[in-house]
Amino acid sequence: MDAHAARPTLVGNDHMTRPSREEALAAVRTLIAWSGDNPDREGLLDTPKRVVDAYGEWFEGYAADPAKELSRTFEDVQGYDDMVLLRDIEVESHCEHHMAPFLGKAYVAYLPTEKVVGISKIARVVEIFSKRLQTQETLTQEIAAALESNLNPAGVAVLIDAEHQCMTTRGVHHRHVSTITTRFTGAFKSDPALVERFLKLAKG
Ligand SMILES: Nc1nc2c(ncn2[C@@H]2O[C@H](COP(=O)(O)OP(=O)(O)OP(=O)(O)O)[C@@H](O)[C@H]2O)c(=O)[nH]1
Ligand SMILES: [Zn+2]
Repeated sequence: MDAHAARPTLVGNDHMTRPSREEALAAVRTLIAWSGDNPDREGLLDTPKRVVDAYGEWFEGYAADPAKELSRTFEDVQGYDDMVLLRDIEVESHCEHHMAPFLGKAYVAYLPTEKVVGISKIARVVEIFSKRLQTQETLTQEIAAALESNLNPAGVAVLIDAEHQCMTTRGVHHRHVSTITTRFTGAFKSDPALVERFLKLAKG
């Protein structure tokens, strides 16, 4: 993905244009100095460049369109209409409160009606939304909504199980706390047995 290239204005603020790379480099220098170190010492000279490049990767999801990933579907699946479930999809995201990483796994299922989507596209959708500033709740909801609106399924189930570094490396310093969020739509919402099957298959 060419990070941000397709997005001249910023998400949620159509009037604010994206700062230049030079401005981003200067901001990292300021943070280094604010942390108490000297941005001009040799070991830190290339750090602003590395940090800005890293931000380009961590937040490349702003430049990508989940609907586009889900636009290619296949109809010739012999009427298959049972659950399609992907489990253990890596989640690498950043919380919007501290910009600290949260890491975990996503479990995503849907009940196809007339068409299925390439399974890698579901992992791509998780990746696109993850590579934005997020809360785990919003991330869960956005993945479910993208599948719901693009695949017209009979139901969608999304579970994310993640550990937030803003809780483990700072603040309350509670290690190994996992946060679980779920979102069920359609048949998953009305049929507890289906949710039970999803959870059983997801956790193996
Ligand atoms: N609901 C939710 N909360 C989150 C997520 N990521 C981080 N947080 C929480 O966001 C909250 C921000 O609380 P504040 O009191 O504004 O910030 P803070 O003083 O840094 O809070 P502490 O983390 O408790 O030190 C904290 O409770 C975090 O644990 C998330 O994905 N979802
Ligand atoms: Zn946080």
